[in-house]
Amino acid sequence: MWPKIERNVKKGGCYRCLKGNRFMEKEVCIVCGVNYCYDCVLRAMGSMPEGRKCVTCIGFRIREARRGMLGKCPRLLKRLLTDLELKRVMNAEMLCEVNQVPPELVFVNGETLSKDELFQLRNCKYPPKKLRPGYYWYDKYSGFWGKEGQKPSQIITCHLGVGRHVKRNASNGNTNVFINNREITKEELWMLKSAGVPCEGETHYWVSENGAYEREGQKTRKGKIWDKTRTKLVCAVLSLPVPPRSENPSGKEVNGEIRDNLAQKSIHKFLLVGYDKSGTSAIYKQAKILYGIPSSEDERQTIKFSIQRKLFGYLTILLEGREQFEEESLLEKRKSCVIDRSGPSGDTIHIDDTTIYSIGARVRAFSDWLLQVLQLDNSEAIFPAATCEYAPFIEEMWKDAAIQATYNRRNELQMLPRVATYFLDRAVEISRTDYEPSDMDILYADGITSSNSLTCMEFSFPKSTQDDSLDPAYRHDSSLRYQLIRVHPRSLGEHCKWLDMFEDTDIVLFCVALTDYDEYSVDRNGVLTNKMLASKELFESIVTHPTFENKNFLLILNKFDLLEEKIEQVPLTYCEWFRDFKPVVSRNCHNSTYPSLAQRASHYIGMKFKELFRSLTDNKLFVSLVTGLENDTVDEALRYAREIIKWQHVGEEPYLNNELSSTDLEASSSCVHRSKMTCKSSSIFSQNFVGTLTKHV
Ligand SMILES: Nc1nc2c(ncn2[C@@H]2O[C@H](COP(=O)(O)OP(=O)(O)OP(=O)(O)O)[C@@H](O)[C@H]2O)c(=O)[nH]1
Ligand SMILES: [Mg+2]
Repeated sequence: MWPKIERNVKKGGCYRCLKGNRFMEKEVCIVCGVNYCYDCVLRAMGSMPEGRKCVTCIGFRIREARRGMLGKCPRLLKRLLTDLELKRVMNAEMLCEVNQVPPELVFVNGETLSKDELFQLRNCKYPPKKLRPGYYWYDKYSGFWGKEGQKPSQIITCHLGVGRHVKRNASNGNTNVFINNREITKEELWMLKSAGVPCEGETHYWVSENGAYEREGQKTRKGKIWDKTRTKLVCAVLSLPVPPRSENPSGKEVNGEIRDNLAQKSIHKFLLVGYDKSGTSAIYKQAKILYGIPSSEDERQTIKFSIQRKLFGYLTILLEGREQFEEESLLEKRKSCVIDRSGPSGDTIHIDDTTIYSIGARVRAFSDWLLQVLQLDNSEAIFPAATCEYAPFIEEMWKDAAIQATYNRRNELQMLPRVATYFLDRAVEISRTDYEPSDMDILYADGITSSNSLTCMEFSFPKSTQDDSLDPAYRHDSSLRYQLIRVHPRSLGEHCKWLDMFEDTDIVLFCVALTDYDEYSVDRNGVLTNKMLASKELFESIVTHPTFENKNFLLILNKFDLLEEKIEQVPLTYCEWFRDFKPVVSRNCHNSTYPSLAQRASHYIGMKFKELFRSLTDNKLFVSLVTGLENDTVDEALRYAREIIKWQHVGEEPYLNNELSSTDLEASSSCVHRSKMTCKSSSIFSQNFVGTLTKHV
């Protein structure tokens, strides 16, 4: 029973002095919920032996709705009390007997708890987090803990004398697969499959607290469920718990980013997927930098070696180039010598074979060794060690005039990728043993983690100035959690059968490289395919997958910077899907505000995907233009994804859609996100341009 209160105060006013309104700063009683203003709180609550309670409420149980407030330091009291007093009050609030969850309201495996059992549960090494009155199930052997009828939310200490045996239907699973006699949920089934546990037909497993499993009736241990990094990633993606760290010594924290228990938090999930080399890792890494997600020590080390290995690869291309240039220059010299000999004076010329491209003996020896080693199958294994040993040679080699002369002609070396310049410019620094990759180095390096096919991170959007001006809902957004899951199409299996795993995704971010229209790759059947068409095919299979029916989709058109260069060389019509791209040449086209060819081409590509999406679903496709290596465009695309989710919840269009034409029906159904990049020539959204665009669609 709670004390009766009479409410004759206007809403939000102080219960004692009756002054103030809902905007005033106040403190609330955790039992009866009345408010007190700054002047009255100490008089109304006294010395607070049980925390924030009116003196008349002392000895009464708290309201469960306010349990989340316990121990959370209030601002008003901070101003009224000394640090020591405040600490005492908060401790009393959290720990005093009467404020604890009443044992009779906690049911485990169908039985209410005794006081002792609750004490055991709360004081074990890994207690349930945020325990509230309610119905729970607990599997003593594995430590799995969850709400009745739901998948496990946590792994707590096992073998506690709490509740009876777990019931078969405790988590409402319907998979025909049992763990310690409980029929597991489909998410757990996916987890088992990802760990390579056979699950055909009715299967019963015994699982112990460290994840070791064996088939019922067979006494042979098969292995441990959480040993693989991949399984832990899958758990993070499916919001399934993994054992607490000390129970799981072999299991490093995945990427240093994944929390033990995602299930209890409300989290919005973004699934980032795209065809090979579309730039999903670049966007993922960019998001890590943007939202301050640090890379784990292990990850940095792996990336460091991978960068150093790549650097050696680039150096090798330079060395091969040098040889070629040397041969060419010698040939030139010989030719000119022949010409001179036959000249009118008839003088002989001394042939100097120390051309600018020849190198010293030491550098040559090192170069020969390097070229040999890189051809070995196990060069990957040799490299970390080799880097330490040979770093001083790199310095000598890099300073060599012939290498520098070759580097100056790097544009002629077709094998040298564009990104090589970024690393070669700092070759000496990078080859040193004490080199630490910066965030930018990680961004530019290919490959993100050892488990490159599935990666996930949890983040919040930091408050931006834009948020303030847009909508009050954004102001508190830094407390909302999001999960960015990047998956490689390779890991989705045939016909994308593993997409089921991502059914609780809020939005799919489908990434397309704008430059793919004239590039080819060999598909699964060994057929050479245009990469844009391959990307389109992947898009179709994901969009039409039953799991993703009615999902929000944001198309990320990536590598805009590269498209700007390529489109000047290769027409978009090179790709058969884009044959009808006929950019209208306007008299205004020399005007700097008129959209560039690359902008018109990306808009056209966006339209083609929208058209396709409309033919496959009843929904609208959202589009964002991005350059994966530029942080602002990635930030805007991800914030746009957030808006789409938010606005879909309230059944409205994202606000940015309003920027498009209101007159043209066709164009008003389009929604290409205007990122900063496109703002540079905002006329891309002007009436004129919308008119031009609709000609293509
Ligand atoms: N210039 C430029 N390069 C980019 C951009 N996005 C990605 N890249 C580069 O393109 C290459 C492929 O990008 P990734 O992010 O590795 O692509 P991916 O989707 O992970 O592809 P997989 O490696 O097949 O998984 C990398 O070298 C990136 O640095 C971009 O917007 N502009
Ligand atoms: Mg990659």
